[in-house]
Amino acid sequence: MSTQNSPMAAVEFVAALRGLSPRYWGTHPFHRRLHEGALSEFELRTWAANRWYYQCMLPQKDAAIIGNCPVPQVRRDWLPRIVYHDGTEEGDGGRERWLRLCEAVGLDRDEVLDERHVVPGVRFAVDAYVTFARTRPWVEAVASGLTEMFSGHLMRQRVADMLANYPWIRQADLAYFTNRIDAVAGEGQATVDIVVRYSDTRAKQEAAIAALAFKCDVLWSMLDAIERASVKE
Ligand SMILES: O=C(O)c1cc(C(=O)O)c2c(n1)C(=O)C(=O)c1cc(C(=O)O)[nH]c1-2
Repeated sequence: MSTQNSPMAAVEFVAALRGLSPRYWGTHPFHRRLHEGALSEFELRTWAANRWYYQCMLPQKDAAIIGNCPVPQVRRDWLPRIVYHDGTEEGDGGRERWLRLCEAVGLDRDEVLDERHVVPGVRFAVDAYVTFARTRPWVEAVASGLTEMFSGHLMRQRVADMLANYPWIRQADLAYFTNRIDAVAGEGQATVDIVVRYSDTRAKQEAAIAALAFKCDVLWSMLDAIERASVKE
């Protein structure tokens, strides 16, 4: 007999996760302006230098998930994410591709690396995401990464829109996104499968949905802070 406390069927659970898409940062006014080509060069630089902090902290977030997870297969599957961002050697990986984008919008490497442009709101939001992964059950931390379900479409659109609207940005400068689109296509379903499999009670399913809502708020808050910081004067 089904009661309110019995687990949702997998399709219902996945639909509830996907149902959070309106809270995703794709519709944030700053992203809309980025895509429309309405950002000034200063705003673009503020965006790139601040998002650097997110890119930087992702490997530590993923390491926290591995550190908290007792399932060898999940740890094995999760490990490549760290290498994806950090690369196999200096000058390789997602970090490097993000730095290339920063340079394309007019930032020096040094001013990105020393985080001088990172504003408090972005630091707080990103740190909250890492702390979440360190302190919550590992399945919730994995679920919080499910914004990936929504990101493939957005990043594809971003590449097309940035090439069309910012003539000085070339295809090669956007390697971060073109590369990431392929990675997300592969990782997306695998992550959903892990969350469905290990959220095996109603309470865990609800916690996973709340984790994804939290992550949407992290991303949204980042853009709020970036938007605020890029208003000159
Ligand atoms: O450009 C984007 O819109 C976007 C969104 C997201 C996301 O939805 O969290 C990620 C990324 N990019 C990304 O590049 C990335 O490596 C990434 C890792 C994660 C995560 O939570 O582990 N999200 C995202």
